[in-house]
Amino acid sequence: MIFTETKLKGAFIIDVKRLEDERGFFARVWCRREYEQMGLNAELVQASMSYNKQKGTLRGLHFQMPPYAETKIVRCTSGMIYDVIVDLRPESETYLQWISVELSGENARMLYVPEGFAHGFITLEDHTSIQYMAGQYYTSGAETGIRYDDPALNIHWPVAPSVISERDLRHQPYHPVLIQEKITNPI
Ligand SMILES: Cc1cn([C@H]2C[C@H](O)[C@@H](COP(=O)(O)OP(=O)(O)O[C@H]3O[C@@H](C)C(=O)[C@@H](O)[C@H]3O)O2)c(=O)[nH]c1=O
Repeated sequence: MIFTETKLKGAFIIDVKRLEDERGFFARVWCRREYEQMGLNAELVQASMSYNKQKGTLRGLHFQMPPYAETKIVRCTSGMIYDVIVDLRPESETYLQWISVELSGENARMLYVPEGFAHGFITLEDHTSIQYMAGQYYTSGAETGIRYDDPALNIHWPVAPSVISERDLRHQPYHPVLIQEKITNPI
């Protein structure tokens, strides 16, 4: 695998090495040893997927609060997404900055999201499937989110969202004090 650090320190784009032949190609998508050599969290405990019927489906921006903060590795297995992460680490030089990466079944690209980030995506095609690996168990009471259209973050979504959950619409814009209160009393 080829690891490229993004401008948000600790967040990596991971490309596969394709071993091509007449059938197509073979590629590794996870290796504990390579992750350890890169200094990344190799203690993954859950894998999940989501399937999205329509282009313009937006999920996010989500994260779990400490002590349940999670590393995520995101991969699109079919279709295409515009994947976004936001740096919520107050001590970081890129605090509150965001990046986007296009992940698709075609490019087989992955995004490694360290703890301390919010994550979301919008689908760019119908019938898009995502697979995640996570470094922490899903803990519903610790999961929270930020509005995808928070003016302070000013995320540029390339298509208008057409499908979004009620829960995601209820998220508030980012407010460090409110988040801190939740962290103090996570569940
Ligand atoms: C995320 C998750 C949800 N659920 C349940 C809760 C709910 O009944 C149903 C759907 O949950 P949600 O609406 O939160 O699903 P979704 O909006 O797809 O949530 C996901 O969004 C992306 C952006 C992420 O980064 C993921 O980590 C996750 O938060 O599945 C689990 O049982 N385990 C899980 O790990």
